[in-house]
Amino acid sequence: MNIFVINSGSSSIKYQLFKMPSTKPVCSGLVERIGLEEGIITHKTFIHGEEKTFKYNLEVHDHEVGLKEVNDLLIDKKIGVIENADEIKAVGHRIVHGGEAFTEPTIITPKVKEKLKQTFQLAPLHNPAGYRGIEVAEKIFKAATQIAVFDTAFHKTMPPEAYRFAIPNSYYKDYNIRTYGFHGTSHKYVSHQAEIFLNKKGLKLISIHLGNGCSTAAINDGKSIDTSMGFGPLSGLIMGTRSGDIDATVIFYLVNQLGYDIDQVSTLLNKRSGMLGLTGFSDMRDITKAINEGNANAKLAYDMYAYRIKKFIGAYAAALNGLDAIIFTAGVGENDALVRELVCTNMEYLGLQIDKDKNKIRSGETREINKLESKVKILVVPTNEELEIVNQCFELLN
Ligand SMILES: Nc1ncnc2c1ncn2[C@@H]1O[C@H](COP(=O)(O)OP(=O)(O)O)[C@@H](O)[C@H]1O
Ligand SMILES: CC(=O)OP(=O)(O)O
Ligand SMILES: [Mg+2]
Repeated sequence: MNIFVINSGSSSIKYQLFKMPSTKPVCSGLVERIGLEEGIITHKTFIHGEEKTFKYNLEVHDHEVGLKEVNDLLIDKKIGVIENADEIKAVGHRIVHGGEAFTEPTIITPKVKEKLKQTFQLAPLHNPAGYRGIEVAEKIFKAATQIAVFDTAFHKTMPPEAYRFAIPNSYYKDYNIRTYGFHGTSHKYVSHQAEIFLNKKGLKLISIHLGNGCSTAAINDGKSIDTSMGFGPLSGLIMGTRSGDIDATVIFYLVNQLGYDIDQVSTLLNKRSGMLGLTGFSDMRDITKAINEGNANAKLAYDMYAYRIKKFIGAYAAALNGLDAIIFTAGVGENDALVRELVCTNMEYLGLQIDKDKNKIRSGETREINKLESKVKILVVPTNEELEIVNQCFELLN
């Protein structure tokens, strides 16, 4: 059964095509730097044990343009892996916000789509793009069952003391205003991989997902007990273009003193803040280059980025009452050795000792980058949200 998985991130689309039950993809790819001047599409095919990579540089204005390009590659006469789009029996969509309505993989119906529309405000960089992805996929893959897998789902195990806000109870009861948490598919996948790698269950883990969006989760024996993103994917860590935690007083000031309307505030905090606001760049590769050229703003931004992560490690070690391992994952977490080093330096009190040489080794495998004597393991685990999604879709269809 051909299942195609689409993972719309805020700056990228990742995709993989699986012939289930085989969990080895037939092809995979990444459309990155969506919305920036020059986008990149990297498309890989894996046929008869042979891996081929195709790279294209082009402006990808938005997710819809990206998805159409991907479809053209799938059915391309020369390099395509299927003959026509109807060979796809199901499409698994990563949908970031499921609200209180969705905590399980869900077959997409007109009713489900209506409910999804109500979440646009809560995840403005993601759910509108995810929704458009569904609509484009419905047009292209007409024979397929469309399935949504939600980022919020993994965090459904959080206890109320973690997910409630200290505002009057009626706001929770009447409007479901609470912490939901995101990147759940990734946190679930990498924490499970860590259990396999360490060959142990019942672990106390902190998963640190650093992509364009960033979040961290405290995971006790496979269950999320707290996470840094909240009602929407804006709070917590400093991100590519998002501020992360900020005192709400700033918002009152922007509105009352500086005359911002609420859409301008949203644009400022979601799209113009974070690393972009601090350095002029949202992509860590551009910022590392700026640091090497002596840019002081870029250096400070890195320090702030790492310091915020450190504070959450401290908080979650307390929440878990112990710590076996921390996990770095996603675009920045897997590739940026400097971030990992800054986060793990001067953390001996909590039992973290990074091995600077091991940290610098580049690899696509799960690996340990702590010193042998480190009480807490420091792992780099490549995430694979698409694989987690396809497994959940396949289970649902069977
Ligand atoms: N080699 C690298 N070194 C440092 N950062 C990288 C590297 N490759 C990717 N990144 C970072 O990863 C980010 C994308 O991560 P990803 O998890 O794909 O994001 P998302 O899913 O949120 O779109 C980029 O914005 C960039 O900052
Ligand atoms: C929830 C979120 O921020 O996702 P991403 O990192 O893929 O943008
Ligand atoms: Mg992502």
